[in-house]
Amino acid sequence: MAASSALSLEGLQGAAHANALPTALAAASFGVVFHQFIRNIEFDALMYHFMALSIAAFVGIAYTYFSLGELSPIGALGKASLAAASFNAGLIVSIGIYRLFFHRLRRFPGPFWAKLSRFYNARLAAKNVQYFKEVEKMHEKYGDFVRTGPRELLIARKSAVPIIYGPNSECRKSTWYGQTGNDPKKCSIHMTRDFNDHRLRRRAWDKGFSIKALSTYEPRIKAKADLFMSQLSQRSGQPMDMSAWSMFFSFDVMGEVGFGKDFNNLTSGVEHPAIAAVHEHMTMLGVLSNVPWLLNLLGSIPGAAAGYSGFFNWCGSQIKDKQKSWDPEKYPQDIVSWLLKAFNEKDVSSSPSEEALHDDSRVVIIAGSETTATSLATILWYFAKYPATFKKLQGLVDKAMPGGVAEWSYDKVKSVTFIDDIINESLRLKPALLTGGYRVTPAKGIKIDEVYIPGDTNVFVPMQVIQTHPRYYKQGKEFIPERFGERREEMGTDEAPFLPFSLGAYSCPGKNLALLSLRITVSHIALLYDVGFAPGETGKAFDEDVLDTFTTTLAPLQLVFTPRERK
Ligand code: HEM
Repeated sequence: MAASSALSLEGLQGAAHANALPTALAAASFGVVFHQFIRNIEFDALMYHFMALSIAAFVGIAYTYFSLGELSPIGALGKASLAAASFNAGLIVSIGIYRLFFHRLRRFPGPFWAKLSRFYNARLAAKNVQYFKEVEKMHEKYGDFVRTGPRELLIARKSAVPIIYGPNSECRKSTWYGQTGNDPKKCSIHMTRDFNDHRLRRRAWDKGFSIKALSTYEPRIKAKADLFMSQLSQRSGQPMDMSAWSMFFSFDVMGEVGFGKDFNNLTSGVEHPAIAAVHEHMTMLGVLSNVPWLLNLLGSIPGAAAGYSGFFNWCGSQIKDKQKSWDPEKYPQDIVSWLLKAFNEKDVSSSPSEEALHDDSRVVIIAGSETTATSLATILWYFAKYPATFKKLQGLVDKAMPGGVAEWSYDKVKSVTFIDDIINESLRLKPALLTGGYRVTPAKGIKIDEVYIPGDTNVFVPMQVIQTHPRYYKQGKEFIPERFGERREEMGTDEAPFLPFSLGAYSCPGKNLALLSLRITVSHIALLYDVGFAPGETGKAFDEDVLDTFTTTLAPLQLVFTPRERK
């Protein structure tokens, strides 16, 4: 029976009366034909509709068998199940054969199962939620170009960085960014895949991070740092979980400069319930984001994202409060006010809908606080682990501000370039995004050194791997902040790949805000405290148990802060 006739009335009538074998063969052939038909379509975006259609088709076929044939309801269901199973078998076998033997990436080495399905990567990620380590293992085993998915390549070459991420790159955001939905009118800037839509929206965002805007944020972040220091002082000599406290600090900073509001996390010293809800689901995200269409599918099922609803509602209420309290006549004082201004004025750079505006507000909090918190906690971990480096920093801040914190000014902090060397070295070794962003190559493909990468291939340069690679960094796994300072030339730092904030059109707009926050806090801590591991804390768990949840989820880190004795 021809595959096409299987769907016609006569075909179904015939199938209802026929033996199982012709039905199975016809459905399997239809599965193969269907695969050929969808092979060049980005099917990820259609998965939800496909699933819904599959269920409807199954019910329809079973009903038709029952009404046209001489089958009992159970017999009709059985035969429809046979047809469905055969269709899926034909589809899956066709996909498998194509991916293994005919796909444009077939010549690239990689794990056998990764070539067949991204569920393999989800399984790797599910082991310990440390996908970045799995990526490193794949690179060590298969080389610089590894097929990590049916249409995905890992590329561990420095020359790939400007071509994939640089300002002139023709690569765009990949299907990874379709995981929360495929409607560009409803998603955040981070998930906006259309290049022009993204470029326009970035204008509103970039205004919130301009030099003028940052100068208004500086004293407000300093006030948060002062509050943070007073909490350290109240608990001096006692163990404090700095993974948690770094988050309280950066969450409050995002409240202040993101929304112009006090989120009161530093005062309460307890994780905000909205953030706690997000953290609880980070592990699931770390695993499922390896199969973006599945995450998208699950998110489309009513109630499936209920775990996040607390956070979503809370962010929604923050935006609504802001819309009420906001004065359009006043020069915007925070990031969300810039977004609201564009939205109210119906500017081309505006979030395209109320939903997109809400999604953007969530990005302000997650992208802004998680990353900075992770980076701050990591720096403090390095201080406890390398006391000599911390002593050196204390000597330098003392020299810049001999009268201590009373003489603190941001200009003086900027003169202590060793602070930036430490921040850079921490972000090199333990970047806030361990694996990094995924891009898709343009139709004509790209060339990385001697290797041609076909068009429409998802590609990524694993961030931690490339930033610690012995080929590019001398003593690449060691903490040597001076490689960004006085030893820059000797260590060849300028030639080495470094992209903790990514590069080009999709790079982090919050980079300067993050650096501002980190410089302010680090300088205060160095001026005021000695830092060490709490009794019983070795720092091993913090080092080894980190979770790759796109942004990083940290293990607890118990540190003790003791006020410095000034001579
Ligand atoms: C140390 C701190 C930070 C690091 C290491 C960092 C890193 C990054 C990286 C690597 C990306 C690119 C992600 C991708 O390719 O998918 C990114 C994007 C982004 N970051 Fe940051 N970030 C930090 C702080 C911040 C802050 C404070 C904000 C403020 C709200 C922020 C807002 C964003 C936004 C909105 C995007 C999406 C940009 C776009 O798609 O155009 N980040 N960040």
